[in-house]
Amino acid sequence: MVGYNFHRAVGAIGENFEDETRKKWFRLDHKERCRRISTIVKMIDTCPAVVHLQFPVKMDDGNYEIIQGYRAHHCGHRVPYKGGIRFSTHINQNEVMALAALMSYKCACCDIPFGGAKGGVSIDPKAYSERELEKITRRYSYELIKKHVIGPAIDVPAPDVNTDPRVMAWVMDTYLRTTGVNDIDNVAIVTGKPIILGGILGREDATGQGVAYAAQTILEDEAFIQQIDGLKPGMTGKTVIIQGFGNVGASSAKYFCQLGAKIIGVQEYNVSYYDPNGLKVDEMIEYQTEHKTLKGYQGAKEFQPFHDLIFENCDILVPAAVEKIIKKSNADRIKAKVIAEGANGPITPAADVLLLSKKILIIPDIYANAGGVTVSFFEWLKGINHVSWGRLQFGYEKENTKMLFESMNESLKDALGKAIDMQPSSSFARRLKEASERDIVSSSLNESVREIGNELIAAAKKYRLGTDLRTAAFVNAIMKIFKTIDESGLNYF
Ligand SMILES: NC(=O)C1=CN([C@@H]2O[C@H](COP(=O)(O)OP(=O)(O)OC[C@H]3O[C@@H](n4cnc5c(N)ncnc54)[C@H](O)[C@@H]3O)[C@@H](O)[C@H]2O)C=CC1
Ligand SMILES: O=C(O)CCC(=O)C(=O)O
Repeated sequence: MVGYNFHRAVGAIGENFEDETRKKWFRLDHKERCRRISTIVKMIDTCPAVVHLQFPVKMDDGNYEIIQGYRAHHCGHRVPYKGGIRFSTHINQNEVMALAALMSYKCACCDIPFGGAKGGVSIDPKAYSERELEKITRRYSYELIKKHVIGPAIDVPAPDVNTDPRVMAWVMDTYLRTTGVNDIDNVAIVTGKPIILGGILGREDATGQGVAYAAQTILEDEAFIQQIDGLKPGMTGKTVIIQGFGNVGASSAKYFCQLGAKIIGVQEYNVSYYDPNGLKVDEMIEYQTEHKTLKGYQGAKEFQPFHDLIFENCDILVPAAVEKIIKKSNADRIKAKVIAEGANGPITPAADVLLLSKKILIIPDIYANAGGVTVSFFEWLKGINHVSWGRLQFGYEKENTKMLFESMNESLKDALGKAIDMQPSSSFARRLKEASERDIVSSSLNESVREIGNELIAAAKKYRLGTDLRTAAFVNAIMKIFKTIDESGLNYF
């Protein structure tokens, strides 16, 4: 799937590769330039490193199990590599290689200076006790650490399917207690860790927040949205169905609501809820947190058959569970006008072609769900800077603002001859008083999502891609990686 999308974008770029390099490589003739271009394209297309681990873990009942784990490094044009760790029985070598490639394109598309990685452990976490999960995570991490596969400057894992801040804390602690003992940047070995251990406020919600803001950015572009029949610009009043109510799905739901949309459906692996008047998202999140499942929630009607909810009428469908959910065999049943990909790879290439021909707008994963890695980048910077965002600025900014108001009051008194006591508005005063790292993270994330969204729309226009934002995102990503490799040179030794 990832290879197909890559080659489709390379085809769209076509002669632009030569146009980009003609000036720089004017001494090379056409043949030599083409040789260089095709070498760089091949370098991007390959996944040069993947490790497959097998290690024993003693379970609570005294038996040993041989656990399989993987970690893949895709494009090393920038380091460290970056990508999540998932726990899933579906994980295998090909899957982590594909997901690592997707991470390279995601980071490049969204101007995050990392290469792409992904890892996984082939287990169903529901089948293990907390103690067993900790032992598996620590052993997997230690194997990667001692082989120099992960590290703050090498490759920095984060949460993905079935992993969370608790798992990241175990990975970090394993490093801190072993080879990371002398590494002053040791907390930067993972992102998505608990706040008390150096995590960043806003990472847990970042992917979902990014999905909602990405959809808003695209929907606000009236000229672009005109291409989709029956879709009005803007987010207000849009109806949304979400598949998967985990980290990405639940926080997407929260932010779509904040932006004025209405969540009419939520589909989980064992139950679905539907209410055309809007579901109570906060209540559902509370229920899910308390019961570790949505099943049993009494605040809305169950939808039957539960796995068909994604085919219901809505403006925006958010697949936020696993890959290959929408495929050739079911794509023609989709009635949504827009699909915002919270999950990685939820649409197969054959389904993608079908949906494009039906003028269903797809906001692609490498843009839509990049909020997570964007804020992971902020967390990594916080780790290597050893200071939280705002700690060195907030006090200074507060004093500056106070002085600004005093200065304005003095000037007004001089000009008008009488004292006028100008004060910050109550919302401005509250913002100054309560400013936190979360505000900096949230504003920076929203700004980044807006900027990249506009870049994608511009690329779609430049390369005459119509509404095909996936190819536009891959084109942007490939061109950025291409230029980085070209500038770095091809002859390492
Ligand atoms: N966590 C993150 O920061 C990021 C995650 N992603 C992607 O988003 C997707 C979801 O990841 P997370 O939310 O982190 O995982 P998660 O494990 O927190 O949540 C996944 C949810 O989907 C549900 N689910 C699984 N199979 C399902 C099915 N067939 N139908 C309906 N629901 C199903 C699970 O029960 C669970 O509630 C994955 O594709 C992941 O790679 C992408 C970017 C960042
Ligand atoms: O936050 C990160 O570093 C990576 C998140 C991830 O695995 C993804 O975007 O698919």
